[in-house]
Amino acid sequence: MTTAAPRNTILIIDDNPDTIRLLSAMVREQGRVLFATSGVAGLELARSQRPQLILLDVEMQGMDGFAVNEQIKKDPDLRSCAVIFVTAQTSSEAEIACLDAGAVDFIPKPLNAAVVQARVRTHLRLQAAVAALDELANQDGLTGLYNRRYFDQQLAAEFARHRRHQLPLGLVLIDVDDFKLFNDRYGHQRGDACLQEVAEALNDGARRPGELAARYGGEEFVVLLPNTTPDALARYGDWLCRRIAALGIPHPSASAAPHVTASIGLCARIPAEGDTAQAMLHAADMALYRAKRAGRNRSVLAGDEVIETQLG
Ligand SMILES: Nc1nc2c(ncn2[C@@H]2O[C@H](COP(=O)(O)OP(=O)(O)OP(=O)(O)O)[C@@H](O)[C@H]2O)c(=O)[nH]1
Repeated sequence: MTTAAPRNTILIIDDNPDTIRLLSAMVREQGRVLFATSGVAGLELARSQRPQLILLDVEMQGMDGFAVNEQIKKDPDLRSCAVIFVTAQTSSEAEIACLDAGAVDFIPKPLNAAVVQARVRTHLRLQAAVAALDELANQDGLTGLYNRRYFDQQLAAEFARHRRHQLPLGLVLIDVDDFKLFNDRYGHQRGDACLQEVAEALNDGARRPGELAARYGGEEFVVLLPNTTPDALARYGDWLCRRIAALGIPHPSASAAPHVTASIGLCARIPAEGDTAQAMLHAADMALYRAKRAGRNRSVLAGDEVIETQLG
């Protein structure tokens, strides 16, 4: 999974160019500053740039700050952006309305540089802490891959996106062969180290944009490949099998080879009306079962009857 911390981005949305100039000068030391002079342009920029912090003017022509904030809160992709309202309305009612609308803070006008900088600094620090916690919550402790919870969320989102755009989604279930025998022979610690090596190989094999490798549980892993046809997925499964075998981790008691191998179940399809992510997972699981039954150390594509007939 990606761990590099991106530089902070601060988006200023204000219809007054003088205020934008003033605020930019105050916060430019604290990150990359972007600005928009209308709510609509600000939302577009927020969607493409995903800023950590949005300094949002309340009183704007057209779409006002509250309306922009409502759109931000509704958009799952923008939910993690923190909004600070900037307003000349400094009554306690106005302040409460801003916080009730989901803003993390409130900066009064006229602007005071030290106050603006302190608030921005505090919220960037909080945002970084929340992002780090999020990453931990999504990570598998042993291997550093994404965990099942995160994978399930991503599968649901990608499944819906592929159904909307009628694109083929590729799903790969990987199970280390005879892993109980590996633990029995070498002990649990070497077993853990083996899972870490396999995980690293999987992570290396899922680095293109949108690709995702996760630990599904125990010695079972999963990879999600966007926009992948059944043919391409079959090639990928074959390559992955060879890649894991090529790690050359000794496993003399294994049934398929004297080193660690994996069986792989594959499913690629364009999600149809009424189809579900669970049904795709089930199909990949059935294919994995067939790969095990056919002798392990191989990949099987769901729905590929030819392979089953040849190897069954
Ligand atoms: N070392 C280690 N072992 C684990 C971990 N999670 C699960 N296992 C072990 O993985 C083994 C899985 O065993 P089985 O489900 O019988 O599967 P298998 O021996 O790989 O056999 P096949 O799947 O049929 O090839 C069990 O012995 C678990 O204890 C882990 O985090 N670390």
